[in-house]
Amino acid sequence: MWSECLAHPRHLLDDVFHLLPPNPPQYREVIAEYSKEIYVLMKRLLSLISQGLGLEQNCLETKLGKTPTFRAQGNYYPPCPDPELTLGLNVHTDISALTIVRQSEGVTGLQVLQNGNWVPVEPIPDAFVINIGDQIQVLSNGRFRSVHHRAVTNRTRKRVSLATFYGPSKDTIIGPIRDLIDEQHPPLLRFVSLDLGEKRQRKVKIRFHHCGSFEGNPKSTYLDGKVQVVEYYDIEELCYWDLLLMVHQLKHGLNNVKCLYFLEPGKSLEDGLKLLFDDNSVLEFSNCLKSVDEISIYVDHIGDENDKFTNIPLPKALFESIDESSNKHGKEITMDDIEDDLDMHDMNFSSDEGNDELVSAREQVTKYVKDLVRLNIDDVDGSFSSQTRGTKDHSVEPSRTHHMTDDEHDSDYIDSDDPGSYITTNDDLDADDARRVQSRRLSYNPSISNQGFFVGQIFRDASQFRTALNDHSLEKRFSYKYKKNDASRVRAYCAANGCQWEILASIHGNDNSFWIKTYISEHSCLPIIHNKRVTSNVIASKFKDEISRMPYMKATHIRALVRQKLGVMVNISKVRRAKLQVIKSIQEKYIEEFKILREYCDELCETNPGQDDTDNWKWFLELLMNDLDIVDGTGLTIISDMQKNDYGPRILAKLEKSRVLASKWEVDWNGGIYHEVFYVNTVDNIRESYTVCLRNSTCTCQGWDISGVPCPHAFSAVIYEGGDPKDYLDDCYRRDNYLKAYKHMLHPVKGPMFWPKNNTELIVPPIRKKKLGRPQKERMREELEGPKKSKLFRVGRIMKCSICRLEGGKT
Ligand SMILES: O=C(O)CCC(=O)C(=O)O
Ligand SMILES: [Fe+2]
Repeated sequence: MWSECLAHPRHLLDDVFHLLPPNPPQYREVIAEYSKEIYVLMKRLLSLISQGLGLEQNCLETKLGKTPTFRAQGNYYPPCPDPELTLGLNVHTDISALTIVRQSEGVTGLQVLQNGNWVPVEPIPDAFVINIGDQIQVLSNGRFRSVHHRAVTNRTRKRVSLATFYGPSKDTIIGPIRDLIDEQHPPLLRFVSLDLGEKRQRKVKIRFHHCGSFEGNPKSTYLDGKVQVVEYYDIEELCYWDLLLMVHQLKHGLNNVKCLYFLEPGKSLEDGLKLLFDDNSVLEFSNCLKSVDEISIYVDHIGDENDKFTNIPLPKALFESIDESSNKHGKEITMDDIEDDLDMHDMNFSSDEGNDELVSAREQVTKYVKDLVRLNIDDVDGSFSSQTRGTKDHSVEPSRTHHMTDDEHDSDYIDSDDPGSYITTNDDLDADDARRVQSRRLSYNPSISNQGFFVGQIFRDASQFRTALNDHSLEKRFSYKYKKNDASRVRAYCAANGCQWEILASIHGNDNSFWIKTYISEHSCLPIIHNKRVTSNVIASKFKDEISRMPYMKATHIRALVRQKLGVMVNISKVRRAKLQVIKSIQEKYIEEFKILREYCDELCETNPGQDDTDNWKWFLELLMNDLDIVDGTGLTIISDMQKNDYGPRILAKLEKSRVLASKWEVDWNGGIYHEVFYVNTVDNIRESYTVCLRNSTCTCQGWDISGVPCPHAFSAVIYEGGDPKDYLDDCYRRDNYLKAYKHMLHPVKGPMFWPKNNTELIVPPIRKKKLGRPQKERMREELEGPKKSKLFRVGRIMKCSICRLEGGKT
């Protein structure tokens, strides 16, 4: 579209005033003042429209909700060299309830659709254009229609318009107003909410009662407490951890917190207090918030040292265990943290002195990570995670990883973020509720990358764990060694001196499954750039797709890919071995696939019977022979009614191309079935020649053999013989054959397991001929060109001995 726009959503609210652009001077003030006035006008218009519809004067305003969406949008349409080719704004209706447009004077651009015609809306000085938007169309049950409009451009003049939109609150349900529905006016539109399922946007208030103490048994009052209200949007996603974080931010934090309770709405303390101690209880809590917008949580503090629960962990304990194991002490990772990490790496560059490549590689990685972090902190953990090793594994998913008790292990949970599927044991949970539950027992899923490890993670068996460990070490760029490595236990540690990273997984229960039992996730070493674990096998498996797609890719390219993706340097022979391995496996696959061609063919015939026309022809010819009293048919020719010109246009165009190119070729008949087709270049005195065999439809250029369309040489030979080149087109191009080929429906074929076994002659893939000697890399030089100058001549330069510095070369 030929326009630019600048929009301010909700600019009316004072708290966003400071977010408006400070320039041009007074812009903020003017736009804020303008918006306030327009808001008043909007309300007035809504009131007038309400009255016009025979409704209470505040009806529409009320229906649109308490916090209407209000948005100002400046449209700028620069002069357009060819207004015929584009529009300033495409045809649309406004999704708002009302739009007020102020147009710049002197240029017409806005057009409205009226009875199928585009009618220009001329700007009138000091007048606004009012558009009815979709919401009023719905509310008025179609009495008012939202207007279709567009903006056209002007060849020489620029145009500016300022549109202000008034829309419903996000949480409002919009539908035809009841008073406007009757027998003559059935509801024209469904009830819809702008919220469109974004339940999470609903704001709820959590009233925290803290610093007080419960009295009574059962608890009936909360004495000397303080109240702090927290507004929360993501109620569907709320988990126990979030609540702990909120409590952590209250005055005394989590220090002496024994436990949390919530009060069931509508109940008293005596009978409505419910313990909040895990995600399931939080689920119950947030279910209550479906019907109310506000709920109370009571913080129960520890009175004396003995006053502790024995059966549930203290919130503080959970919080600390998470804190300790997360490298940034439970804090969100910030750009500064990452920069610090990176700078620390920069400092260590001194050890790389003299290794320019390594230094530049490290610098590149550093820069890359910094850029990445700026864009999206999450990505850092992906391809260049080594710099921030361990940062994400723990800090964002603490509730999953660190406070799983044994009881929890016995129940399965669903986590919305996890693509793997987990079964909920609570059958009452509907899908939505299940989505929210945060804790989970996690089976390792090999198809998810960057999963990280955590205590309690389950692997199918030891071998899956070892593979995961290897992948993890490649991702995080460290090398590891085994302390124990057998069928029941695998203990590995970081190979770098002094680094404490360690993991232990062992067999659990009766099956072969492996569970992580101990995990120290922090590294104190630097990411490595040479990793022995990146073997040719690893390269082959990680880059199989790339190599299969581009088998001619050079080893150096693959090496660059390895460096880019795995961040390690490998030597070229390793890469060559990997490449060979992949190519060999592709060839083996070929052999296997060719082997089953016969079986595939049999299966095709079985699932698609009667599609071979031989039988039909046989039947027809037998009848014919009987009718004509022919004994064996010798000496008879059957002429079919094949239409010569019955070829598709694409094939005829190819033939035409051959005709054009055929003109330069001359033909000699050698007396047999061959024609020699030649061309003499008199300038260079070169004779180029091909042999065409019309009977076998071949030419030594191989073009005819491959395509079935006579090549220019064949074309010349046909003309020489007085024939029609069309007669030499392959039969497969004939329209009737084409139609025959697609006449039948192709029935689906069963899987290879069900194909009939066929042990007759094996079909083998075509042998790829390798040319003798080294592949020629250089162009053949013309006689007069002389030899190639391979070295720069140092003519005129006086050579000096490198030892004694005397002129005249080595002395
Ligand atoms: O530029 C105009 O006059 C039309 C603006 C408009 O329709 C819009 O912003 O939705
Ligand atoms: Fe519009």
